[in-house]
Amino acid sequence: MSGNVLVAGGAGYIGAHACKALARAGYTPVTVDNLTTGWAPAVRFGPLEVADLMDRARLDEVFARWRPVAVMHFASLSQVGEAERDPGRYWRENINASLTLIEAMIAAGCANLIFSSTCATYGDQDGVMLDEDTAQRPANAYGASKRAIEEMIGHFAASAGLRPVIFRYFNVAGADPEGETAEFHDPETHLILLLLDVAAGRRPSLTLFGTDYPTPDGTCIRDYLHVSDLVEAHLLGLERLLAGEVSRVFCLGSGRGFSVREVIEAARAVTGHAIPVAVGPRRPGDAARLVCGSHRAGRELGWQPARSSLAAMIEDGWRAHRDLLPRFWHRNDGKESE
Ligand SMILES: O=c1ccn([C@@H]2O[C@H](COP(=O)(O)OP(=O)(O)O[C@H]3O[C@H](CO)[C@H](O)[C@H](O)[C@H]3O)[C@@H](O)[C@H]2O)c(=O)[nH]1
Repeated sequence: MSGNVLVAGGAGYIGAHACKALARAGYTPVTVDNLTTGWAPAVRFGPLEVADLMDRARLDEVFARWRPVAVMHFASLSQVGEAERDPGRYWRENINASLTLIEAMIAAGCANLIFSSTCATYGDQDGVMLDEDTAQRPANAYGASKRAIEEMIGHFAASAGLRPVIFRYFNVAGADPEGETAEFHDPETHLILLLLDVAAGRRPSLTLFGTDYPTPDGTCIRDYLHVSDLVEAHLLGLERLLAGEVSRVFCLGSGRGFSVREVIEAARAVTGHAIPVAVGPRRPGDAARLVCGSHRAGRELGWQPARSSLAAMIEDGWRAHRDLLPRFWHRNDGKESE
């Protein structure tokens, strides 16, 4: 396969992994990123256009320059806790950025969109396995903004010729097994990364957010999926769109749920570090249990997670955390540090 694929948010964690997979498959990934949460050194597999998705004139220039065959849209504010503190920002920025990007796509005649949605659009569903037909009842502003964008995409598909594939991600984790890119956020809020920070001596302990949930050990259950498996599904979705097949929503998860305590134990086993834990109150907006019960991506895309054991995700994350982060990630000017 060949052609330019515009990767909105290509300097972020998942976007950078997608760029590597696209380049390996023969596409040219063109990253569009405003570098507010993305990192220029992560853009290693194709060109970088520093642009804000809310800047329509800049987007028009980028589309005219690269004439992409498709867009993968990873760019988003995506922290549940931050969304609870500042919901207005999530509604304003996530929605405006997506709307401006979609309108620029339509104007440029680029119809193929792969959109990153989330299991946070489901909210708390009392223990059910979640699939594409489960009612979406988001419990926080992040999930609500993503659900609204899904709806917006539906309108553009119905009346403006947009051809979307929507992926609802569960908890993405791990890093490139070849160690070329990694997960990093500033500030860091993700469970596995925080555990690795403690193991690396960068933080004294982890605060466990709540032990009174209605789950077997009282801590929240999540479905963790390796980022390599996730981006593989995106390539299959892209092939589906380029082959002219109909638009679809797919849930992407491993189908297995792990409690926060189980993840802590797995991180202790992989890193060999005791990882001190302090129990704190619940984090507002957290659902008790989010686990994927869908087989649609397997049936229709031929996708199977291959690397999503908890140990493999933490091992790959740990290797990248130790080897790559200190070398790369504290610079945002496109140059590697020594
Ligand atoms: O310091 C911490 C951080 C997290 N947790 C717990 O660990 C679990 C996982 O938390 P993460 O922040 O790693 O992941 P979330 O499930 O909150 O969020 C992930 O899934 C969301 C959908 O629910 C969004 O897609 C989001 O971008 C993605 O990171 C949660 O129960 C959380 O309460 C802690 O106990 N302590």
